[in-house]
Amino acid sequence: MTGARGRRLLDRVTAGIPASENPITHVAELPARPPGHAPWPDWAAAPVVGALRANGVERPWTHQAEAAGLAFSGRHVVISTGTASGKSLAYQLPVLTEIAAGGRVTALYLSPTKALGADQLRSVSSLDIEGVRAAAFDGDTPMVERDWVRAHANWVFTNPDMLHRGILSAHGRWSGFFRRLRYVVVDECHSYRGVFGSHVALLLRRLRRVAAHYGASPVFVLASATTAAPAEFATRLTGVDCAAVTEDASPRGARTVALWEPPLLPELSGENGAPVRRSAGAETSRILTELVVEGARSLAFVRSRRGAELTALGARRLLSEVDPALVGTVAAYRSGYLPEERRALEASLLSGRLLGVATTNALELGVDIAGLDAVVLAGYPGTLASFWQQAGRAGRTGDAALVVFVARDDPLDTYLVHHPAALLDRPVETAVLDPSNPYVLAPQLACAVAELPLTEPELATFGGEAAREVLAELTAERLLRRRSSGWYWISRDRPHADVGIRGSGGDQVAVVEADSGRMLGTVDPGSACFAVHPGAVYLHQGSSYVVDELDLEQGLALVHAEDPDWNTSPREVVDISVLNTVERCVHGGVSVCLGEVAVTSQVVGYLRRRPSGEVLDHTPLDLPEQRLHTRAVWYTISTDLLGPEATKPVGTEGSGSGPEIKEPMGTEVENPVGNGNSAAGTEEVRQATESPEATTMGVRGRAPGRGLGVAPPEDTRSEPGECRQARTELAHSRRAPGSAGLVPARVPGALHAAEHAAIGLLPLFATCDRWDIGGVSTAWHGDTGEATVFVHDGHPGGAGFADRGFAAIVPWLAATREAIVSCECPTGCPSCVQSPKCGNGNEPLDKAGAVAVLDSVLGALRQHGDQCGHGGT
Ligand SMILES: Nc1ncnc2c1ncn2[C@@H]1O[C@H](COP(=O)(O)OP(=O)(O)OP(=O)(O)O)[C@@H](O)[C@H]1O
Repeated sequence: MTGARGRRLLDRVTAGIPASENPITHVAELPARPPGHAPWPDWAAAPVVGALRANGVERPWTHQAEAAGLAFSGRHVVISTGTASGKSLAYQLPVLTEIAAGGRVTALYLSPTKALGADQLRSVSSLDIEGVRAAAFDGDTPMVERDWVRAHANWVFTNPDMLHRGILSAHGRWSGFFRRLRYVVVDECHSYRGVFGSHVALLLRRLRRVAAHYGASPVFVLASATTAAPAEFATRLTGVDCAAVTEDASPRGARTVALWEPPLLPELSGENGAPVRRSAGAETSRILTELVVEGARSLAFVRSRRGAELTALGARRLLSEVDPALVGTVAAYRSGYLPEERRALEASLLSGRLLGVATTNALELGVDIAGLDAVVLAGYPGTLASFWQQAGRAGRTGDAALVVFVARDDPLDTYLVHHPAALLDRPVETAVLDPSNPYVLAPQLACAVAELPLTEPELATFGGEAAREVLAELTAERLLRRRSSGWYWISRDRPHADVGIRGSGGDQVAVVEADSGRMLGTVDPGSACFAVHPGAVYLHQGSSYVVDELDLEQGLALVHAEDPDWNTSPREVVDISVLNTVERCVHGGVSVCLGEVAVTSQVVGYLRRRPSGEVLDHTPLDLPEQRLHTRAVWYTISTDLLGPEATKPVGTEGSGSGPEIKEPMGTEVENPVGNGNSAAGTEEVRQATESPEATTMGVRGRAPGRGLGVAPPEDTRSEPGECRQARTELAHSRRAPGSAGLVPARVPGALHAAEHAAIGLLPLFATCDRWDIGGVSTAWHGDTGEATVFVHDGHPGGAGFADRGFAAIVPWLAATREAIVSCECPTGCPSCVQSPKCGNGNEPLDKAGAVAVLDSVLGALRQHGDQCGHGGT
């Protein structure tokens, strides 16, 4: 199999773009792989084999047979192979075999998204094996059906949220099910990372405990996208020792992978006059249009819910000009739609009535959509595992296919399209989770004790001494009572309803049309102030609404239908204070620290912008502050290193007034099960400021030897094309060796720019999303007494992201510097140092200064040995 079709499609989407304006920065050809088969295992039940055969599975692939065999023999196992490599069969075969053989056994299937659960249930039900009573038990299951599921289903399909709130909390009603529980399937387990992953890890421990109470000891079968160290990860997630099957023997069509950087638009200028690139969403609309015209079944993955809506809308508009008959073949898909809308879209996709779908990651996981000719990724999805998972939707039938990665206006994306090896040749990262986070452990232990009294020997399951401390606190709060036999729940209220396991904390905010009372969707409480603040433009199914009122206490946002010719982008200010320095490494004039911080943030207003990018006005908002106790990594730089003329700026913090310069944390990540609407982020703002149909492809001029022209560390000022302003100012400063040579006035802008870019690049090292973290920079911080750049976890207690940043400080800051230098804009733009949500309006920002600061910091880190200390503030 050759990649000829992938190439042809790429030629098609780039047709008409002059070679000198080529947006493609790199093309890779991924070769085809032949299948490796194994015979059906002896133990597999004949009706199951017959049904699978009838469904087109003539023989298992070797990895399927191996994983299924381990599970059937009672070994906990994780199968970690590529997209569409038939991971489902690895657990279907043992589960269905045991049920079909007449054993009175039950199985529980857990998926991170309802869409995936529905798809897997359909797949099992379609096999129609006698004795198998498979049923969903999730938020969409009607009340009248729930009793039946509890009493009769022997394979229950659910998600962690429902397991937490609806099953474990009422385990007595499930006693028959638990007594016979033989298998627990954890699908797409790599998605359980960060705070959510930590919650799920403890949830699975609670599940094992409840099962043991009823005398069951289920076998865990986990399915994962390709990840590093899957056995270790699965073991950490479940708390039981797991074997791993990783050799993928499924056939794979050849794929052409193209990296695409949208051009700068000379005719437009953005915030503070910065150059503007065509948005990844607008570019994706164009590419999707070309693919649909070619008859190629295509998926476009867009980071935000709103971005998915706008991308589909853009493609439909373009198609209406080219071939109106095709308009109806393009749609958007995301969670947050009502269940019946989602089911209808899934069915259209499966039937092929839809050709092009712009989706959030709601369609990333598992949904078995075969025969895709192309996948377009509008922006890096945050992890390599997700990148390959999404890219793997292309070519799954064995045909050659096209994958296009379109960079967003973001430093990480800029870095990746210019460093293809970081995207295409790196091993997939291991998911980070920390079940000992006290903010996760406390609510989880409360639930565990409320489910069943906790005994001393069970402490080890929940982290030993860390659990003992948390239990002591819960006891002091009079929620628990300590007796000689263990800990008992004494409060009359059960804790489950108040425990949000997705890190969002609290209940979803309902978005309701005031006139009709119709519920349009829901918004994550953490992003409500961003997404549905008063005056915000809110999109649903392509229709536009404006928010009239946000009532956080009631969990209600009232909107009315309106399609204004502007969009809104919220702004937030952040304050940070150091509570405890856990680690401190001194490298000459640079200290790198890890510790606990208190972060206070507040959405203070929003910008209204016209589609041209013109800013209409800034409207102040009076929304409550949000407080966060979390972990941060920070570095300080001595005055000497910043520049001989740089002194402590008296009374200057950040930009000089009010709260410090920061990158606020938001939660734009799609909440896969929840119905939250993501916050308006870069993509949404950029898409709103450029109507896709107004753009033309390929207007970029790629100058040879592109880049800011800020020289590499060895020689900061001799490179041709260097930023002139920077050169002039640097030339005037008396610069000590290794110092950034910045005059004091430039320090806040340089730190601010370095902070924005560092936040953009941390996801490359910490398996997090840009929106999972925030930052603050200041020319002088009261707690450190020096110029400081903070990057903090966005979740209470932290999810391990700051810790990863601390551990990877040199490669992280080196990549940050590279990303800034790779961007060809002269003085800073969203692709390098501007932040989409900067509450200080992206001012001041000094791109050349950021490179100078990073050079100094990296120079110090490399030159001086570590001197690390622990504890103390
Ligand atoms: N041994 C096999 N021979 C032929 N086709 C198979 C085989 N095993 C699975 N398939 C088919 O491959 C497709 C993908 O299978 P499945 O959805 O289980 O993969 P997956 O690895 O779980 O996918 P994802 O990466 O989306 O989670 C399905 O249509 C399935 O019927």
